[in-house]
Amino acid sequence: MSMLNKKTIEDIQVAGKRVLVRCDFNVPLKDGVITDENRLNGALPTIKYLIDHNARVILCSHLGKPKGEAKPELSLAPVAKRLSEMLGQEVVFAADDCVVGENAKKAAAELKDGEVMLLENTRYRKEETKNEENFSKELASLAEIFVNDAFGTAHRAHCSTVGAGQFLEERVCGYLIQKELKFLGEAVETPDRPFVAILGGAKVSDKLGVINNLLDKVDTLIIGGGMGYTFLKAMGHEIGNSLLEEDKIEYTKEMMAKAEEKGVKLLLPIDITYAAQFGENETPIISEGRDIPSDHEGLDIGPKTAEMYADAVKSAKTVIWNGPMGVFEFKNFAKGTEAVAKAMAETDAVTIIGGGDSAAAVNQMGFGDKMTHVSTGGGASLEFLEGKELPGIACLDEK
Ligand SMILES: Nc1ncnc2c1ncn2[C@@H]1O[C@H](COP(=O)(O)OP(=O)(O)OP(=O)(O)O)[C@@H](O)[C@H]1O
Ligand SMILES: O=C(O)[C@H](O)COP(=O)(O)O
Repeated sequence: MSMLNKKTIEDIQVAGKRVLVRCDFNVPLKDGVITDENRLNGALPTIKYLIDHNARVILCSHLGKPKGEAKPELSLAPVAKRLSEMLGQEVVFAADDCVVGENAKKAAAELKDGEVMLLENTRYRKEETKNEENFSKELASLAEIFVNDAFGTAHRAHCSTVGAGQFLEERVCGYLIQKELKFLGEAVETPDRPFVAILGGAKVSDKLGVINNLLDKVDTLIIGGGMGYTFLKAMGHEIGNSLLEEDKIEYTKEMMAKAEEKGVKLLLPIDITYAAQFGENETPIISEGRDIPSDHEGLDIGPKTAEMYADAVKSAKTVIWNGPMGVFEFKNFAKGTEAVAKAMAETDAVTIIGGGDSAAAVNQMGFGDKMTHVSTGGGASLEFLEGKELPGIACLDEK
């Protein structure tokens, strides 16, 4: 999907205008502290542009899944505080449980050129995720222009991502959405080759469309993580108690056939790090080949596989990665994920992390700034890699 035809903040006049900016501030919080700032950093260029161009900036976002209720632990207050520090100017927080209440209306009315405010969690309202008109109109009533810069939420057609814009004068995208589409889009559509994609994570069923779509584009497709065992089972291997999606065995066979037909190299684990059961302190055991004992569970790729995958990364010109190679949350089973992350950090190739858990893993390991691009979108980047249209982008004005 190309998006170069969509209007951006640079295509419109924003001075003196009230601009409703949808960001993705759905950040991980621990005891009220933001533990990964990738999404905040990603939002800054658009906010700064609007400040510098004298717009009156009204930010909004969801956080977690409060399911239509005001849940204090999912308040955006910590985001307002941290953003104020990052911007070096106050971000006024409108603490309304109904999101567009007296505080929000008053703050929006009082905003001066170059000032910024943030609304409360849009999912405090049950209408938000149903894209209901009444809440879209309430949001729209605060502003004149809609800017979507929430790449991570662009796969959701909600009031704050799609609905509100329909009641405003103009709908444009910000810099983060442009940047995400540039990196993800170029990687998929015009990659320097060899182009290698690495997929992992828990389930094949989450990535059916991605596997299928990427097989039309890549030179090598690497599979690891929990989803790998369904492929190994389909090949007739013993996978013990490892994650298995019985009803996806046929699909993995079709995908193996498709890879063969397209001349795509499909790499699957050649050894496995397994344990007696799922657990942080289990002793890791390494298999000889692709089979493990029937009463054990695979929790990571083995060292030979890690080396083979790292070599594939080293010989690539473009690498895109989504989903960990094992249960990376457990130290004993994080080696496969670390090996892939390290190989990607060390290569000169274009390296793209497709959000979600792999982005968290890469940032935790301190490799984030060694990658060409770490996407701020988990589900959104997956849907993009599936070749789907993202509603939060489709709804914006054409140039
Ligand atoms: N062999 C395995 N056995 C069990 N769980 C595994 C295995 N390998 C990976 N996982 C788990 O898969 C989870 C990540 O899977 P998921 O599909 O959510 O990845 P993702 O696509 O990167 O994340 P997101 O959905 O947030 O974008 C991790 O919590 C990891 O522990
Ligand atoms: O974290 C994400 O992937 C986005 O913010 C979307 O969140 P959601 O899956 O709760 O809609």
